[in-house]
Amino acid sequence: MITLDEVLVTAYSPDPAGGADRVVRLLGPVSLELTERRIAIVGANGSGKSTLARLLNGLVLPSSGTVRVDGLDTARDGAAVRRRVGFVFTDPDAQLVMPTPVEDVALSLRRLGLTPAQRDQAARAALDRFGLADRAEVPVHALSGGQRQLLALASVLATEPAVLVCDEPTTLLDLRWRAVVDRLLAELDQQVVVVTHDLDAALDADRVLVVDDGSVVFDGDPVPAVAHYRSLMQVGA
Ligand SMILES: Nc1ncnc2c1ncn2[C@@H]1O[C@H](COP(=O)(O)OP(=O)(O)OP(=O)(O)O)[C@@H](O)[C@H]1O
Repeated sequence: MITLDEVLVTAYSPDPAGGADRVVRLLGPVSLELTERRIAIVGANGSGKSTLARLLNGLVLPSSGTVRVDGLDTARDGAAVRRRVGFVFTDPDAQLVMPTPVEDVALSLRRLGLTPAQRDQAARAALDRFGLADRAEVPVHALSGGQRQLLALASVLATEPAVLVCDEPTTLLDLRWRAVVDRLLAELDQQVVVVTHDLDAALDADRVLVVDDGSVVFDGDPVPAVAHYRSLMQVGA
């Protein structure tokens, strides 16, 4: 289980008048117990969704308060937390590091104690699941944006994390692959926390957090949560 206890995230921001940097609040204070299997985070651009998502695996640390994953403090046990909580970035280029897809997935698998041949086989199976089997040896930079997004997801899922946090995992995907990824995420045994602008995907969650101006302003069932978000954005159903 992931718990946030009185978490506040601040950052230093330059003073336009040339004075000392100012401390700005990015998120919180927020306290949450994340127990549901499917949790969606929605909100306006710049509202603090990614900051909240990044807190969950220690990519962002609280300025005060604590985030715990199965009792592990993200500030003290970052490596152990990141083995439990996989994170998929919006921009796949933020996480793809190897020259080819099969090498990138194989790199993710290095901690699982497999032989090189087993690693290669598992990497190819993971690519196949995402329709990338015939792209295994194509240079990563030659893949389309959508293919790179699928590869980033394949690489993280191959490590079988207990929790998967995805920051807008389908933004670059066409309708067909969006549906495939939505279905795949829905079928995973793991807990999945997804930041999304796709309100249909949010409606399929068990719980939806609406973030606005650095605060969780609604936390509950998808239908009222999406209605709350729409009213914040002043758009109709
Ligand atoms: N390290 C930082 N230093 C200063 N400001 C930051 C930092 N990280 C994020 N911010 C600011 O905090 C706010 C929230 O950012 P965040 O990335 O969490 O928003 P978001 O809801 O995910 O937005 P989007 O939907 O556009 O991706 C933004 O105004 C952003 O510019």
